[in-house]
Amino acid sequence: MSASILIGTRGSPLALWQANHVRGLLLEAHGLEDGAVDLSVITTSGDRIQDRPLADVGGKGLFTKEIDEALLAGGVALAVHSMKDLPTVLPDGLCVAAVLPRADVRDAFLSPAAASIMELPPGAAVGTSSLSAARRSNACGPILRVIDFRGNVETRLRKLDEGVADATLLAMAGLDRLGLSSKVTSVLPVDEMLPAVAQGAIAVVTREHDAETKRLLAPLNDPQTAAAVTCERAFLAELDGSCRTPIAGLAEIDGGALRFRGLILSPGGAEWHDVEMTGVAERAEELGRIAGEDVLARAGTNFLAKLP
Ligand SMILES: NCc1[nH]cc(CCC(=O)O)c1CC(=O)O
Repeated sequence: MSASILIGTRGSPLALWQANHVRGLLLEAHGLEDGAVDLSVITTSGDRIQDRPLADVGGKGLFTKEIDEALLAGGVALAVHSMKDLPTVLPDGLCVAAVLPRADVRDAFLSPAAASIMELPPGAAVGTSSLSAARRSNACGPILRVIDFRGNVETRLRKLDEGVADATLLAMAGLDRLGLSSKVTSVLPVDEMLPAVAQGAIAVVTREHDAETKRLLAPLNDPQTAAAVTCERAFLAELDGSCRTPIAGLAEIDGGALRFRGLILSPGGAEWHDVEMTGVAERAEELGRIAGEDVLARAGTNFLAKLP
């Protein structure tokens, strides 16, 4: 019997759901037996560092570091990540081999105190681990107090129950996957809150030269989602893309047509620049880059430099 194919994943319930989902898709696509694909749970630096705001300790790459190392060392054949959490540039030797069909891209508002962001009293505390989400919400609500809210989806829901914050914002995709959508107070339409880049998309990463794993993953790739997130990530990369930057972007594809909307906010949410572009899906990356350049030209390089 040959050794099973190993999927590297973080140990959070959402990460495990996503890795198991990919495991099931692989078994099904290739008619494999149950034991042919297994999970290898890997603790990352991001999981270990719990006491400081993430932006202070190095950002997105911290949640992939040890998994990237396991991939490069050949300890696992593939890794499954929320694409939203993936840095725009992967370490040398790694590539995204498949992007799964996108789930709900919207954010959800959860609060025992108000029915919507607009109804929160001024000064209400919104708990979020992502500066980006909190600042974007300023565009459509009162000036809110943002408190750092680390931990996985369940931890954040518990903190909300304990009254640590008056409200929180979470991606619908994660809540749906975890069977927690009944906790949602209201769903925010994308024109009220543009989602984070690549929200709702799951990426499967492998070694660039691992032709066999790439062949196994090919049927899992959804070309439309891949084109959409390519556009969004090109926009993010143009604007720096660190997790400190309040940036949102959404590409929607209809047939061969692509519509992209992007947004960048100043830390207080007082200054913002948005962009909308349409084009063809084949030129997704170029469109995202041009949209990024356009916003940058209007915002000025000072704008990014002023960010915390
Ligand atoms: N940063 C954590 C994270 N990464 C991906 C998701 C949700 C799933 C997705 O967007 O695909 C979440 C939780 C959240 O933001 O609510």
